[in-house]
Amino acid sequence: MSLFDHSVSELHTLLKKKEVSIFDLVDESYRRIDEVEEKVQAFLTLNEEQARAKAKELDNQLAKGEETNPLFGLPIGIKDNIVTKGLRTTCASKILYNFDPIYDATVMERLNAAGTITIGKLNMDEFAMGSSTENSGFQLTRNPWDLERVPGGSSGGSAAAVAAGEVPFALGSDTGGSIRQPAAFCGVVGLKPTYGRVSRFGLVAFASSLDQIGPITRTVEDNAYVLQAIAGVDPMDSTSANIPVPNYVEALTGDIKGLKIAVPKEYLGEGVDEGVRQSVLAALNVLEKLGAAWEEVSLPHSKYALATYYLLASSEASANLARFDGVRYGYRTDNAKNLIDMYKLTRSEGFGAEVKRRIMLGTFALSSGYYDAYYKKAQKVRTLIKRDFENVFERYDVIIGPTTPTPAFQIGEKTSDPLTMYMNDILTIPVNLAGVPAISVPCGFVDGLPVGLQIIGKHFDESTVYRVAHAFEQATDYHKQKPVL
Ligand SMILES: NC(=O)C[C@H](N)C(=O)O
Repeated sequence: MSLFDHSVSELHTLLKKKEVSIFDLVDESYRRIDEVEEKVQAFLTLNEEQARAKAKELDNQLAKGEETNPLFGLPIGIKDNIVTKGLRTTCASKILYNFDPIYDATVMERLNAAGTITIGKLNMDEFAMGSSTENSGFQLTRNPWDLERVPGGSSGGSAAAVAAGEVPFALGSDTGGSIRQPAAFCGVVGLKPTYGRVSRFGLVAFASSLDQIGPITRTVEDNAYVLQAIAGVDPMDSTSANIPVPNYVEALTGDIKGLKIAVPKEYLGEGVDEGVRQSVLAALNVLEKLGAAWEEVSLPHSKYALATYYLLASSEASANLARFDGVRYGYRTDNAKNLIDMYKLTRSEGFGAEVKRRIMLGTFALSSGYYDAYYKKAQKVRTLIKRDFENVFERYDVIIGPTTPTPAFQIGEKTSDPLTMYMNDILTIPVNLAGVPAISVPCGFVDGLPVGLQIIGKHFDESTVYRVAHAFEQATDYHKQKPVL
């Protein structure tokens, strides 16, 4: 048995009772990394020396009885697009291969204040663009459930590291499904909070109107503990909301009697694997037995979500990624003869194919003559998609469906066709466009591969999302299954 089979609250109790030390926990992380990392390859950078030194320091504080935060002394893995002071942050891009940030993201400051210990930085699709982590500029992360399959993306390293037991929990980011889709593929719990719930100061921007940071954990309760530590307004991020943060762990009452669930017919229709569909219907049955009731509804504009997302996200990306020019950060070409050449060659050599594709798509959508037809139109459709959700939430407490249309696919299966890769996020993208929170929790297996149940909530109602996810988790044991590595 691994120490990380224990939940956050159990680890906290073990630490308080001095049955384990913080040093033991950090040691457990690096021991497991030694054991399985060759197969999984989730980490881009390890922070071993600093982590061990910090563990000793925190053990001393613990001995004095100074700390009570439930995350105190617990190891964590961080997606490599969240800046960490003095610890290399690459976004899995060659253009940032040597970037050592001079400050911490707000989420890092908050986690450090809570007392977590950063074990290392986790692999991802370059600049979070992708659904398989195959777009990383550095390495291929494999799914711990089947090493021939992808872990999902873009937070594939985060989900794989948690599933493989290398860390008890991790942070990811989600622009169009990047926390929930890999969580589903790797059989772990991933939450995309409401847009504005968690500060993005220090998250390297991809699509600023969509990006959110969130926790990837083994259980719903652990997830609630991590969100508690990172949520809340931040003067450094003007899009963070000044809305009180409730106690998420207290919301896990186990009681969902009378809860009203909407199941969009668009989420169980064509293109959804039969095994996934059956797992979701079985999950609805479990929720019904717990006292909830579900009905079929329609989110009629869902079919436009993918096109809308790829116009808006790419437009925003084309502007955000303009800063990587060889002057201010990271890589600079050696082959330039003049300044313009330097910009062009740095970017051509530094960015991978998918990033270039999106920059070109976005630049096109924003260019004069096309702006109204593409960007402006997409903004209008986004409003319609958001309204679909608002209409349903007038009558229902949560919306439920699968997280992904299929379980994890084979490595290389979709790399030659970007459109089939994009289709993977068809069920997660509408949630980002609407800005609402959603979680993925394990709800079954198809041919030995995990399936994720997506529970979507009203704006800033993470508490209800967690309550439903937790009640489901307590009534099932999918989350207890672990991959054999
Ligand atoms: N970043 C995300 O949330 C994932 C999405 N697959 C994208 O490539 O844009």
